[in-house]
Amino acid sequence: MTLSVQVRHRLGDFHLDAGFEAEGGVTALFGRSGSGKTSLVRAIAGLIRPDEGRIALDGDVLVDSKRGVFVPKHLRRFGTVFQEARLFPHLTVKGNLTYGRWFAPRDAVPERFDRVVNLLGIGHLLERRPANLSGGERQRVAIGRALLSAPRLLLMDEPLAALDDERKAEILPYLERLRDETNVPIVYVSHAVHEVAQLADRVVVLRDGKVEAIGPVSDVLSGPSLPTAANRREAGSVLAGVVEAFDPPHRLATVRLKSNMIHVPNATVEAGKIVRLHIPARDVMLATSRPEGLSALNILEGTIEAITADDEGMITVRIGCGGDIVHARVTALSGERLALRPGKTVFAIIKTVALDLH
Ligand SMILES: Nc1ncnc2c1ncn2[C@@H]1O[C@H](COP(=O)(O)OP(=O)(O)OP(=O)(O)O)[C@@H](O)[C@H]1O
Repeated sequence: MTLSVQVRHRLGDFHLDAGFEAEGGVTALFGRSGSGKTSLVRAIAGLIRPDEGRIALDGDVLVDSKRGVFVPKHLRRFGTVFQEARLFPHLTVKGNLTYGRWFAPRDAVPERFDRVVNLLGIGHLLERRPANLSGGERQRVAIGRALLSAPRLLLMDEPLAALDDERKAEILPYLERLRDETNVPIVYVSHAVHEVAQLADRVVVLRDGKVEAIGPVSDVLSGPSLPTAANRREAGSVLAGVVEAFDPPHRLATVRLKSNMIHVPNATVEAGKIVRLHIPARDVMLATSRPEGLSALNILEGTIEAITADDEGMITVRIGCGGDIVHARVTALSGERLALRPGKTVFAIIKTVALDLH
């Protein structure tokens, strides 16, 4: 699946001039408020007819301003999920879910009803009406409705933004399952670093209507190209691994990365599971010799590959640890005192690891 987007469009004083290519998986559109994320999604959905541009999915051209092509939104077969679930209040959950099927073309293989219901954990809600659901449940039903319309692409515009942290944590695992268990590519708008770290395969950073950075999630979230100082404070490493062992009494998971083992506390998980680790760069300290007598469970030896300074007196140090990349964010002063430079051997002391385990 290849999604190719190039859009130029004027909205009042705002100029959107952005594009990207995505090969399946989850593409996150990331950027501060007003950077143009929603406008770009609306153009992909067919809710905006761009002044100029071309949008194609697997060679099927949906917009081509040069040739006067503009496929209307209902013929694009894209599912959409917005901040608010927008369910039909007079229909039950089941009624809302099956409504989506009306939009599926006859030749499309619809996601089977039971499979979608199980995937989203909404089987016990089928007879209820939207007014009797929590915000998180409503959003899961909205996602189910979009999936049952057999979409070729799922557009999700801040689907968790209206939920509190607890509800967000409840729904994120379902979004991960969606990513891992369906083949539907997803364009996902968010301005939360941890959400993007958990879900995205690649990230497009927008600033003032233009693409500021684009790349794999592990590169973009490492720091320097994130849009705001607050985002850069949350920057870190995203690493894929497999659970090698789980020690229930200590609630400690051991995760095998490319060439390192990482111990993750406070986890409940089975051995063999593929997981994603998120290591905030501010929670990584550096030492130039192997530290001893420390309580930290994870100390990785590596070589500095690059150092990037920002305007807050901090540096982001990229460390190659046998194929696993770890980022540390330390003060520029510490960098000078330790004489950090590319090629130097350092020990990364990891204070916290968040494990995306569900
Ligand atoms: N119909 C319109 N007319 C004029 N300006 C518009 C219109 N729609 C959007 N804009 C402007 O375009 C800019 C981008 O808006 P957009 O909603 O795409 O940003 P966003 O990145 O999704 O922001 P947020 O995170 O706050 O949702 C904003 O400055 C907005 O005010």
